[in-house]
Amino acid sequence: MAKQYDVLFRLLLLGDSGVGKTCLLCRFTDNEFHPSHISTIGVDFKMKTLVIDGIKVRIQIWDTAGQERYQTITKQYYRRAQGIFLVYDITSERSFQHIMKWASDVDEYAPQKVQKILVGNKADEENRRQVAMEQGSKLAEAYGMDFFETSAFTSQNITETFTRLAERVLTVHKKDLDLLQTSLTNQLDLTALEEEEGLCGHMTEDHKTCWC
Ligand SMILES: Nc1nc2c(ncn2[C@@H]2O[C@H](COP(=O)(O)OP(=O)(O)OP(=O)(O)O)[C@@H](O)[C@H]2O)c(=O)[nH]1
Repeated sequence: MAKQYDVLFRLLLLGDSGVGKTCLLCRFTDNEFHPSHISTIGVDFKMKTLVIDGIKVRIQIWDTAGQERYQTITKQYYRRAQGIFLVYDITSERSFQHIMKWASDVDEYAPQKVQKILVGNKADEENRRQVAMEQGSKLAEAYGMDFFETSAFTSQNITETFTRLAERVLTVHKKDLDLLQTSLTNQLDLTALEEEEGLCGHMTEDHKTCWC
């Protein structure tokens, strides 16, 4: 049977509650948008396969709860991430200010090689904008990250953002691709469950995983 993918990456969505992390993920994996805000409890994940430079890259994207009370749980996921989306809401200055706090948590808990990308979501809400695009670019530059403004509502820059982070991770790990493939598969220990495209999981507050 043909190999379903060449390499498996784990990416993590971080940012304040309500910035649109779940919506970004749903738009990317299922091309759907949900207008209501149902706060994520703990963590959820979804899978998608991309082909980059002829390499089948399967990405497992973990959506974390932005609420403070889940931070102890979500921090446990940082160390196994190869890429991290730091998401703010362009209509919320506060969520932008908090990016520095999220970035410092990443420095503390994620691997040194982790690739980061800054995402200013809700770009469709121009009339409610509180954070100028230039502020986002400057912050990203200061941290050496790529930067995109996105809209889960209109799909603006969604594919571009997810693909860019996957490309950055692939570039960094290209040398040890074979090693990475083996170690990640073992590390995740989810291979039997990962055969189905679109598989998703949900980590409950008591750390049990429910599969759907
Ligand atoms: N206009 C607009 N609204 C959005 C966009 N993305 C998300 N929203 C809305 O923002 C609210 C919060 O979105 P979620 O995706 O649930 O936010 P979250 O970051 O996952 O929140 P937590 O799970 O609590 O951390 C919802 O009402 C969404 O419909 C966007 O791009 N544009």
